[in-house]
Amino acid sequence: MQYPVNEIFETIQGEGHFTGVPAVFLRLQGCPVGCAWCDTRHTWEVLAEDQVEPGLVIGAGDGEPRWAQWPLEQLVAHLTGPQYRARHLVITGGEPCMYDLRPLTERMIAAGWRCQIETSGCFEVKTDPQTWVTVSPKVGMKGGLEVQRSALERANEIKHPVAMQKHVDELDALLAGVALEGKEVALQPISQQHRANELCVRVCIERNWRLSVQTHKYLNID
Ligand SMILES: C[S@@+](CC[C@H](N)C(=O)[O-])C[C@H]1O[C@@H](n2cnc3c(N)ncnc32)[C@H](O)[C@@H]1O
Ligand SMILES: Nc1nc2[nH]cc(C(=O)O)c2c(=O)[nH]1
Ligand code: SF4
Ligand SMILES: [Mg+2]
Repeated sequence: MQYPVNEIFETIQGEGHFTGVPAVFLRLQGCPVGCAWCDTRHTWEVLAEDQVEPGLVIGAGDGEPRWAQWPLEQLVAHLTGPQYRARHLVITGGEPCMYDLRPLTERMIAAGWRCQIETSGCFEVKTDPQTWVTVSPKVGMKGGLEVQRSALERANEIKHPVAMQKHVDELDALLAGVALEGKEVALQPISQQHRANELCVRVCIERNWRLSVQTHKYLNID
């Protein structure tokens, strides 16, 4: 088992349920969803010309499309090594659910870590059952993929990106018939837009939903 890795870095989880928790981020390369406002467009393509040696993706990149193939055993050894103090792994991307995350999450949970994935919901979620799954549903994006009902059902947290009322309406349609007991629903303003912030605050209060702010962007950290 190998994973295409764009970057591995330690920071504070900036969004969602675990906001404020020190975490190691594993960003996988590759995403076919095509969100117009994606803040990690450099992770979309997995091109041979961008492949580098594994050591070169340790540390936060500068938005480069570089990636390295990391074998499972090497990845677990690195993540559980002396370099990191955090015990919370966030697997993001790109779209991490293009890959089978069971071997990695099983090994990390066995090593005493908590695992979280950030996913669009457009692929089946393959993780250890203890992994916290954050689904950020993507509706009507360029790639033509659809949110999988199984991903919504697996979600611990549904964190919906919102810039306008249409996005709230899309979430309502998506959640119709999904049992929400035990799940958190949050709205996340797109790209710190003032109008998106205001809309999310208003709807969160009306619906008793959570607000997820990308705090790392206000803090200017990775
Ligand atoms: C970059 S994505 C990677 C993981 C996965 N592909 C997904 O979309 O969930 C990580 C998170 O950032 C959110 N995101 C991406 N671009 C954003 C933007 N411009 N403003 C707000 N949230 C954004 C996504 O919705 C998702 O919750
Ligand atoms: N600090 C920080 N928190 C994050 N939460 C989700 C992120 C992501 O890109 O998936 C992210 C990120 O890139 N940085
Ligand atoms: S699904 Fe995630 S990584 Fe892919 S384009 Fe959308 S926000 Fe970006
Ligand atoms: Mg990010």
